[in-house]
Formats: sequence, structure tokens, C-alpha cells
Amino acid sequence: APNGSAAPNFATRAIHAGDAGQDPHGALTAPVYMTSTFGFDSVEQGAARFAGEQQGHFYTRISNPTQDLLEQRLASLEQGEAGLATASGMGAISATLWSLLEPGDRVIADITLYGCTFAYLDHGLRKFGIEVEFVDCTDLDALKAALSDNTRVVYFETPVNPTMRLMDIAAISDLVHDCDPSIKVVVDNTYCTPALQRPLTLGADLVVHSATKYLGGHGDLVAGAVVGDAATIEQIRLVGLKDMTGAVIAPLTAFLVLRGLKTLQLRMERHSRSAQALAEQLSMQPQIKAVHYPGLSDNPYFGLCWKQMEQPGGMIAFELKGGLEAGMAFMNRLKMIKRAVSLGDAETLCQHPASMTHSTYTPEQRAEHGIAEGLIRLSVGLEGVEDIWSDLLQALEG
Ligand SMILES: C/C=C(/N=C/c1c(COP(=O)(O)O)cnc(C)c1O)C(=O)O
Repeated sequence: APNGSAAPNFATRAIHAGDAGQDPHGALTAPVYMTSTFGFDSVEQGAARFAGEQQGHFYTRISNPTQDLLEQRLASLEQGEAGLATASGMGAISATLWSLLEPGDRVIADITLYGCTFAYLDHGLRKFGIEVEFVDCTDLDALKAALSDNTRVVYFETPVNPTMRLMDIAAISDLVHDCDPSIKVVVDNTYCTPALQRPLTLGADLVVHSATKYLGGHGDLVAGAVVGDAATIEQIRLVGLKDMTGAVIAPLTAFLVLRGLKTLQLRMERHSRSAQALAEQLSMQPQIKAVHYPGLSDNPYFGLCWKQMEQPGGMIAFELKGGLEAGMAFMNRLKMIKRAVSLGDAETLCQHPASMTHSTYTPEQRAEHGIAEGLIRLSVGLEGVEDIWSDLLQALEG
């Protein structure tokens, strides 16, 4: 640390953490190692690297120097021992859960997840003999009752995509680990990023990310990551990534995520400030039925938000009084704001979960899991907030 005190601050580590190795040309940015494979000085060296007896790269599906720097930096930001970057968020999630689970094991997941995560659990893991139970993880009694001898993983997002419920990471981690310290608490930290909350410091065992979103931050890549203890991350690399999914990140993509991280704190501050202002404005409009944003003082998660998050973040969910029909008409009237899925881009994005990101749920499951048919999800971008508001207002007033 510069003055030998505590670890450098977040923004400093987002730019400097990790060892890029001594580039012979002194290049400031991380070289992009566009190579599939690595040569060995001798057969013995190759064998030692394959056996894990000697540090060093041997094939880019397992590791790559550009990816390695990104993993070190993400581990520093999430305050974990090690990290693994992947081709997508679903790559991180599936590589992690394939590595941790055997037939007969049980996963407990919150009732509301990103649609493809839900599908992976509900249709994917079950096919291979893994029990999946969806529980409202804001209800600690219900969660405790669901824990069983064969429970290996407890999985949730917070804030939840798309309904903006918050989970108490520390309370859940304590409850689960009091029951069985070997159960892995896996938190999807995509909505917040470590700039706003660090689940590993609150008792979680692993953090997964869609780096496609805020970490990359410019809508120009698809990537993922998982951070946690070194032994588990190594297991996920050598089992879930190398063999079960092959969900390897491209070196150029790793470079782009590294570039995104440099402005992560700045961007999250701006996303949050604009979202707070827009959520307050939306709440006052006559066409609005409900606004779900943890930064609003009447939001049921307001207290938990300020307990575990540094700022409320850039995502807002809201419903119009006219329900789905009014919501669709509103979205079709937007001019600057893009009708698009994904989130965390510089551009403000608006989408309809029921027919898009959460169409993997049946209407009955959406009702059961609290995803209203008329819900609209807004990813507040970095444009001038007055321009975002004027587009929202003209679309509301129709
Ligand atoms: C179109 C994609 C959206 N989301 C994705 C996503 C993933 C999966 O991440 P990849 O898309 O595989 O990088 C994982 N975890 C969370 C909380 C997510 O929101 C979306 O919601 O708009």
C-alpha cells in the first residue's frame, strides 16, 4: 500500500492490483496473448506444468497471461483468494455448480433468478439427478427449514434480477454455515459489482458475475467470473471450466474487461446517482403503479440496502397502472433509450422481463416467483440524467 497502511482503496486496486509480469517493452497496458498454446523448454517442463508441479501456462483453455491478470484483479476487488474468468456469466455459474455438485446433492436457490440461471437449475441440473429447491431466501425460517443433510449449495442474487428484492448476505451465510460449514453460499454479484458490495467479506463462499454487464461496462463483450478461495477456484478451473463446460474467456475479452474495471467505481457512482433521481421522479408520476428501487426510503429493503451496499445501484424495476398493455406501449414510445436486454451498459436499456429475460419461467412460475407480467426493467446508463428523464416522461405521457 502507498503509505504502508491498509490495502489501497478500491479505485486504486481496480487500476493497479495484480502482477502483469515484466513486459520487455514496458508496455503500460496488459499485452493480449492471442495464443492457443505455450511452448516448453523441455518435455520435463511440459510434464511438470500439466501435473501442476510447476507454475506456467500450457494451453489457453486452462489459463492465459491476459486472463490471469484479470483474475488477480477481480480477486483483489472482491477480496477473495483467487478468481477465474469465463466466456459468459452462464459459463461462470455452470462451471461452478458442475464442479461443486454430484447426483443426489441438493441446491437451494432463491425463488427469483436471472431467467437462464433459473433454467439451468430447473431443467439442467435436475436432469443429472441433482435436487433443486427454490426458496424465498428473504425468509430465513423457510431457508433453515429447507436445509438438509445433502444440501451442498445455497445460491442467490442480490439485488435480484428483475424484481429488486435484496437478500441479507451475512444473515444467510451465518445461518447456512451454522448448520453446515461445508455448504457453499454462492452469491451472484452482477447487479452490484464489488464497487457496491463484497459478499465474500459478509460470509459468502463464492461470488459469480456476468462480466458482460457493469464489469465490462460498455456493452461490447460477453464474459463471466467466479471468485473465492484458491482451492475451490482451482477445482472450478480444472473441472467445471476445463472439462465440463469449456467456457473459456478470449484473451481480447479479458483485456476489455480489464479496461472496464479501471472506471468501475466512477461508473457505479454515476449509475447509482442517476437511478436514485429517476426512481424518485418515477414514483411521483400518475401513470406509475409501483417502483422497486432499494434507495427509495419506503422500499422494504431500504435498511438492508444501506447495511450491505455502498450505493443502491443502477437498476430500477417498475410497473404501470395499465399493466402489461400500458407497459408495452410505454416501451414502444421510447426514443433515446434502447429496447434491449442486458444491463450495466453506458447506454440506458429498457426491457420486459416476462416476454424476454424471464420468459424461461412459465406464466404460473412467474406469478409464483413474484415477476409481474407488466414489470419493466430499466438499466440506467451514463447519459445526462435529464435526457434519460425526458425520454421516460414523454413515453409515460404518451
Ligand atoms: C441478457 C442477459 C441478462 N443477464 C444475464 C445474467 C447472467 C448471465 O450472464 P451472461 O449473459 O451469460 O454473461 C448471470 N447473472 C445475472 C444476474 C444476469 O443478469 C439480462 O438480465 O439482461
